[in-house]
Amino acid sequence: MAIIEQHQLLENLKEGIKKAQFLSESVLVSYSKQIEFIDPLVFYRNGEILYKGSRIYWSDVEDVTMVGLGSAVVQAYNGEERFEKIEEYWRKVITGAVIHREVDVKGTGPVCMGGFSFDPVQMKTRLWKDFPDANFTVPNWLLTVKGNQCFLSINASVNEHMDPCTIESQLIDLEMQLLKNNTIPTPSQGESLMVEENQINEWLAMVHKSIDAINKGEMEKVVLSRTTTVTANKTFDQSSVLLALQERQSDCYTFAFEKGTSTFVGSTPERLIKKAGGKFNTMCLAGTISRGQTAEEDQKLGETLLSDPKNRDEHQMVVTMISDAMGKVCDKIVKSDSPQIYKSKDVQHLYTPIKGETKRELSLLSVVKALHPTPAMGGVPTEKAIEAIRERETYERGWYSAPIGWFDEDGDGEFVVAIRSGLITKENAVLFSGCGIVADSDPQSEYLETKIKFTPMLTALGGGWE
Ligand SMILES: C=C(O[C@@H]1C=C(C(=O)O)C=C[C@H]1O)C(=O)O
Repeated sequence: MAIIEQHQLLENLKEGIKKAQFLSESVLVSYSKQIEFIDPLVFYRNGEILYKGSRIYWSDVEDVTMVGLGSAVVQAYNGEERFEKIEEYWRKVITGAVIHREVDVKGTGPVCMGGFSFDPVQMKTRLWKDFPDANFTVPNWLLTVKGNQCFLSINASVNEHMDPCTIESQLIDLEMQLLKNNTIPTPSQGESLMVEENQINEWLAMVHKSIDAINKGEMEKVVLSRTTTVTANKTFDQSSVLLALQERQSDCYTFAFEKGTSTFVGSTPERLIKKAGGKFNTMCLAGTISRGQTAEEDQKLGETLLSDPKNRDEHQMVVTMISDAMGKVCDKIVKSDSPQIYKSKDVQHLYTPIKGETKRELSLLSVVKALHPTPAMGGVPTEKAIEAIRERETYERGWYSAPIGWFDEDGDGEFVVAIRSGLITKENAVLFSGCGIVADSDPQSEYLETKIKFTPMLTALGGGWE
C-alpha cells in the first residue's frame, strides 16, 4: 500500500496555513501522487461510512474513472446566474490554492466536480431538495484511474488556526482506511422490485397537446419527459448499481452524485462539451430507434433510422443550434454533413460529432451556458419549449437532462447531459426518460421510446420490463 509522501504533504500543509494567515481566509491545499491499483468501486464503497452523502463517481468513454469522497471546497447556488457564480468562485479558490503533484496527470489535483439543474426557474419540489441549481465540490479524496494506473489526490481546506502535523496524521489514518482492500461489488440482478410508470395517460395527453401546438406553429419541437418509480425491499447498493451500469453501458459515461440521502445515478451516451486547451468537442444526439434481436435486424433498424425524415428533421434541429452556438464562440468548427449511428446497449441514435477551436480565452462554463439546453433536451425555439416544459410536465426535472461534469485549475474538463438516469433514495428510485416531439410524432411510438430509455437504469437496479 502506498503511504503518503509525508515530507512533501507536510510542506504543502505548512505553506497553505501560512498563506491562510496572510490572506485571513481558508486556502485549498492539493497534493497528488501515484498509488497501487485499487478498484474505483471498492474506493467508492470504502467511503460509504466516512463520507456518506458526499460521494461522486464518474467514468468517461475514454477509460478514465474519477471517484470523489467528501468536500474540501463546496459551492452551491440557486438562480439563473449559476454558471457565472460558479466560475467566479472557482477562480478565487484556485488563485489562492497550494497545488503539488508528484505526477503530471490530467484529472488529478483540485478537480471541481458537480452539476446544474435543467431549469433554475422551474418550481422546486421535495424530490430534488438536496440538489441546488448549481452544486460543485472539490473532493477531499479523489481517486483517478486511467487504464490500470491509479492516482490519489488529497485536497484539504486549511485555515490560519490549524496545526499542519495534526492534519497530516489525520490524513495518513484516513488514507489507510480508504485504500484498504475489499470485495468488489457484484451487479444487482433479479431483484424483486415494484415498477410503476407514472401518469402515462397524462403524459400521452401532453404529447397530443404539444403536437397540436406544433401544428399551429407555436413551436417546432419540444422534449417531453416522464418518470417511473421503482421500489425494492431493501436499500439499493450503489456500488452494485454502478457496476451493472458500467458493464452493460460500456459506451456511456457512468455517474453518481450522492447528496444527503439521495444519489443521482445514470449512464449517459451524450457528451455536452469537452475542453482541452483551445480545443472543444461536442455532439448532437437526437433521433432514436430500438436495437435489433439479431445483427441483421439491428443493421436494418439503423438504416431505417438514418433514412427516416421525421428523425432526420429532429436531429437537424439539434445540429443547427449546436453548430450556431459553437460557431459564435470558436474561430473554426468542423462537423460532418450527415449523421452516423450511435449504438448503446438498448437503443441507437442519430449522431453528429462537432469539433471547435479557438485561440481566444474561452471558459468551459461559458460554453456549457451557451449550449444548455440543446434542442435534444429542450426544443425549438428554446424559450417556447422551456415554457411548455415548465407548464406541462408534472414533476421537477432537477438535474435530469442537465449538464453534469468536472473542470480543473487550467479550465479544462468535460460536461455530459444527465439522461438515462434516476434518483435513488434508500429503497426507492425515480427514473427519468424523455423524447423529442415534432409535428409527425406518433404519441404511442414516443411512449414506447421513453419506455426503452428507462431500461438501462431499470436493469441496473436489478429489474426489467414484464
Ligand atoms: C431526452 C432523452 O434523450 C434525448 C432524446 C433523443 C430523441 O428524442 O431521439 C435522443 C437522445 C437524447 O438526446 C432521454 O433519454 O431522456
